[in-house]
Amino acid sequence: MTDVELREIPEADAERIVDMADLVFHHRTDPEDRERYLWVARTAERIGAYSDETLVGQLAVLPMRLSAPGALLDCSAITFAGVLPTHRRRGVLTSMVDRALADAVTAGRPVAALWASQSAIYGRYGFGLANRSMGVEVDTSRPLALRTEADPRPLRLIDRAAAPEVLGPIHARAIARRPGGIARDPEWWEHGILPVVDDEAESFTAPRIVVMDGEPGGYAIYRTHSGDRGVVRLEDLVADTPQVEAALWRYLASIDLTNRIKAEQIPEDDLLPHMVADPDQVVVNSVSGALWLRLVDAPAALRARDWASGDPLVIDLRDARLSANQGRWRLAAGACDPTADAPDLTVDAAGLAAAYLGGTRLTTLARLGLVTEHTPGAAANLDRAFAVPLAPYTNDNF
Ligand SMILES: CC(=O)SCCNC(=O)CCNC(=O)[C@H](O)C(C)(C)COP(=O)(O)OP(=O)(O)OC[C@H]1O[C@@H](n2cnc3c(N)ncnc32)[C@H](O)[C@@H]1OP(=O)(O)O
Repeated sequence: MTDVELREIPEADAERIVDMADLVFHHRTDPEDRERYLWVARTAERIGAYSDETLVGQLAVLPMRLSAPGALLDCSAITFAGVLPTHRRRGVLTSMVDRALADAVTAGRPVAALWASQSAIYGRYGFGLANRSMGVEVDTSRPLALRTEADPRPLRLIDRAAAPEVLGPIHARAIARRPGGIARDPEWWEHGILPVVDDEAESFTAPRIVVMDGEPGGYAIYRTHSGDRGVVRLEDLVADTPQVEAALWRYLASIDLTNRIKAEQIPEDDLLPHMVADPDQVVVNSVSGALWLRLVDAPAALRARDWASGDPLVIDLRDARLSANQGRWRLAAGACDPTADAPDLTVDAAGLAAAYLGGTRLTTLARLGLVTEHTPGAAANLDRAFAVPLAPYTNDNF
């Protein structure tokens, strides 16, 4: 890293950031995605690694808010990480991640998060895989019978411009119920969730938005493709109740000239496989890693989060990168205080981050030897404290 210096990439170089992403990810961003990426590049905090005037590495951070059980946490959402093939494996990414984490500390953001292109990379920086999502395909060539009574109230289609106002409150309620969600302000709705898409240029239509108004309410965002056995591609489905959820699935399954619904990311504990009368109509194609989480200010994050049940305990937190987290902490509901008492459990930063939203059990990590119990039952005790009624889920790609 001796000849490489970190400094801010000027906003005027946003195009350069998207070009670098194309280079390292081996693709050419199409014009529509380019608009979205440029918005991200301009809006984000931009860390550049320069060799003289040549940009050899980059990493962008969007300030976002992440839902945790009972809390909405300021979060450094890391994206666009890339290093030129000429400069790889010399510690450039490491220096940029360290800078991003230091910036998060300065900004008072207790957590950082990212979607990994290669999952083997981020554990070393104290990130843990905090949730997973399911990919499903639903056969709708025959009627989709449901075991849940669908809410009979009417649905309506709305324009994308109305999304922040109409969908915003429904989404906000959903991420308050289920951890792992990203809070959506009008700008994120406009640029991140529903960027303008030209029907002509894509094989899929622009996103369609169907809503059930009121509280309880719900919505689905989907795109359709009429060629080759028409398909409905579901991008987002949020409902306050199982009945509203049933109404939305029934709607999606009955769109004319389509025979299947494809959803790449639904919650791991989604109701759909249990809701259908014939489970053969729903095939789970994948369960994949979603959000990687880093507790930047672990005590603040631990204090902020709900404590479901369980007894206070002392953890010995190992965090080589962020030394303020390192040490023994007495945890109880709403409390995380330094202590000299003997620990009940030793856990590293990545393990605690993986468990934090309730998506990974500490008992699982203990069985793997990744968590050490000094007091028998300590891992199960902390699992009880971190228990969540709904599995964590993130559907916002950044
Ligand atoms: C959040 C996101 O944006 S995810 C997108 C990440 N970007 C990409 O995948 C684009 C293509 N790849 C790249 O641009 C680069 O190779 C990067 C960014 C993945 C790595 O950058 P580098 O500067 O080479 O990483 P750096 O030298 O700091 O290495 C960090 C460590 O990760 C390891 N590492 C890097 N890439 C990988 C990989 N693909 N698989 C396993 N380990 C890896 C290195 O061996 C090193 O380990 P060490 O500290 O034990 O020696």
